Amino acid sequence: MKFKSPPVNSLSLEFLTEFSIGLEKLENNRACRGVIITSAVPKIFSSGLDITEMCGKSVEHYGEFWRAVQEMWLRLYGSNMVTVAAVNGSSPAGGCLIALSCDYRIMAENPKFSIGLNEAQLGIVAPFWFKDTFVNVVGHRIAERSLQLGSLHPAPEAQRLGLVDELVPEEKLMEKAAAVMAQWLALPDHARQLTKTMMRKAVLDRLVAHREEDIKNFITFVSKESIQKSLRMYMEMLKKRKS
Ligand SMILES: CCCCCCCCCC/C=C/CC(=O)SCCNC(=O)CCNC(=O)[C@H](O)C(C)(C)COP(=O)(O)OP(=O)(O)OC[C@H]1O[C@@H](n2cnc3c(N)ncnc32)[C@H](O)[C@@H]1OP(=O)(O)O
Repeated sequence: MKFKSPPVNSLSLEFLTEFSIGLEKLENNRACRGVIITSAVPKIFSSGLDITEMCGKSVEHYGEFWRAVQEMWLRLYGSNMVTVAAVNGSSPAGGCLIALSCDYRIMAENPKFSIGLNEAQLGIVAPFWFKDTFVNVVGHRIAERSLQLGSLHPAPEAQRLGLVDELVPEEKLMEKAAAVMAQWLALPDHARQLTKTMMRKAVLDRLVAHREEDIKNFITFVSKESIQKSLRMYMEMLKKRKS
């Protein structure tokens, strides 16, 4: 799957819905045993959740948007397929969550590309299931420090922390992703799938059990004037940085 929503592959409601439907179709296709996720937008894997979806909208819209974010994660993290992220650009916040939800992460070895859960820098808080996914990849200590600081890690540092599994030159990224996919697909599906479920079930079940509460929390949080102000200021900063 190639993300192609310029300029930055931000995860809008439309993008998330299309992504989830795409994953569902592949999941139901018995001929498809694995998926490599990458980007067709130069230098950007995904800029994370579309901030405009969280600014100045109705309570109903926030609810619909958050349900779509949850749905995407439940499908990807809970997928029976082998999932490989070929991270060919920067990947903050929700973009990082997509990579973290895959079975294996390969990143282009460009120190200008960064990845991490930077929510704290926006004055917002990564929800518990973002945190759980992060902890399951890098461990508690690294996740705690990185989350509190809202760190975006340049590619070499991300590899040192275990946030990505390996770095390769950008031109070799897809070749490497295909080789990793072949290695994982060489195992019998049922054994690999049951093992994956065993490793991920508790974290998935936690969101399923608290899904409606999580939506309510998101709506309450994002509707606060202080949070709206932080998000507006962050968007202004992005625009100013450009000019
Ligand atoms: C205890 C209570 C718990 C309650 C639970 C509440 C939980 C709330 C949590 C919500 C979770 C949010 C997770 C997220 O994903 S938030 C999004 C975080 N993303 C970012 O911080 C990335 C911001 N973007 C960048 O850093 C850069 O854009 C880039 C990705 C590095 C690319 O840089 P580049 O220079 O190439 O491009 P520009 O910066 O010029 O951007 C081009 C245009 O795109 C707009 N843009 C960028 N990112 C976003 C975005 N995420 N959403 C919307 N729009 C975005 C940017 O403004 C430019 O627009 P313009 O052309 O109109 O100026």
